[in-house]
Amino acid sequence: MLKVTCAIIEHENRVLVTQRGEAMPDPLLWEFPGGKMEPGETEEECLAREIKEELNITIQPLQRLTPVLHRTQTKTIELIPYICTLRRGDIKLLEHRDYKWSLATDLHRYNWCLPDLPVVEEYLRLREYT
Ligand SMILES: Nc1nc2c([nH]c(=O)n2[C@@H]2O[C@H](COP(=O)(O)OP(=O)(O)OP(=O)(O)O)[C@@H](O)[C@H]2O)c(=O)[nH]1
Repeated sequence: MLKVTCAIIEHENRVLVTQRGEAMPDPLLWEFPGGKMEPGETEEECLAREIKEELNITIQPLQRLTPVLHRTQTKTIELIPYICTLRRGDIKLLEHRDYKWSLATDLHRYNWCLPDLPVVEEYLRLREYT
């Protein structure tokens, strides 16, 4: 099974959402940034590495949410979400096509990667927006 971490990065009452590029799998869909775990890495280490590689920012993981299992015809991924805070850095888009600092109340408007939908729902419930 492919383990993928993703970061719900909170900053000044908003949440970071990123749009996948045209050449990536699931092109143009929105996601929480992150990526595949490498051997020997903890979830938190994976998050920090991926977010630095993709966006040039430093984050602090705060709270693990419920992992989501998603099966396609060819693979199963486990998407492991963490609420994080932004520690430092200015966003540079190194892999994604676009990003937004979204209000929580606008999160349902994005065209999300399928496995992210339960993550969005759990986040909104946790922050008492639903
Ligand atoms: N990063 C990320 N990947 C997600 C999310 N939701 C989701 O289904 N995925 C899927 O999980 C996989 C992660 O791939 P990725 O391309 O982001 O990971 P990576 O940076 O390690 O990839 P690479 O270094 O092999 O290019 C993709 O199949 C992607 O579609 C999400 O919220 N964030």
